[in-house]
Amino acid sequence: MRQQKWAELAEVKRELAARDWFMGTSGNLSIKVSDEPLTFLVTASGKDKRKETAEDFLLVGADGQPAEATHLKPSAETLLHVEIYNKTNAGCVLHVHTVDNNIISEWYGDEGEVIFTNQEMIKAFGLWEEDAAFRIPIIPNFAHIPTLAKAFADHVHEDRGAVLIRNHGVTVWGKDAFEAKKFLEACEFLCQYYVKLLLLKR
Ligand SMILES: CSCCC(=O)C(=O)COP(=O)(O)O
Ligand SMILES: [Zn+2]
Repeated sequence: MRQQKWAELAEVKRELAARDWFMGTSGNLSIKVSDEPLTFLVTASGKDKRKETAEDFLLVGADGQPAEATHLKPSAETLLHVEIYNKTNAGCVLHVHTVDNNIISEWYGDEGEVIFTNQEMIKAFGLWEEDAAFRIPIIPNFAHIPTLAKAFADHVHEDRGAVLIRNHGVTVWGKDAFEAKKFLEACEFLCQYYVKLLLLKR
């Protein structure tokens, strides 16, 4: 199971790296391995996530600490992943920093949310009605990770979702790696589209 999950997460990491979504060692990814007890594979902290090595991921438990002896450090943002796995049935969490998701988080930051409407791509989130709206909450980029994780947890209620961290990046989650990647790509499409539209409207 663990090897299969490793391969699944490595494949997602490879695809996101091909999109150049891991600039400057940013980003972190995880995939659930077991429910009871909760364990998940998470990216090791501070690595260049474009590289593929045998030390890309480590297994952690429900507290975000390594579940077995290792010299690797879990992602600095593992506590955000912990909130999702502890509160929902999500199976995969993806976090990337892109210029466009940062711009959108800053532009709409004071409103605490960005609402996407009149866009075919919101169907990726299961919203099929003609007047549907897709809302992504935006939280402050608290440097103290437990504080960030607490603010983040206030927006984690469902097995799938997305939260923007202001001038930092986006974290999305889904029932499995396929769904999480679909949501991430749809989020990035919407952010790219809104940035271009805002520029054209000026
Ligand atoms: C220059 S990236 C700053 C830390 C961060 O926001 C991130 O996503 C990567 O941190 P990690 O510990 O997961 O490598
Ligand atoms: Zn980050």
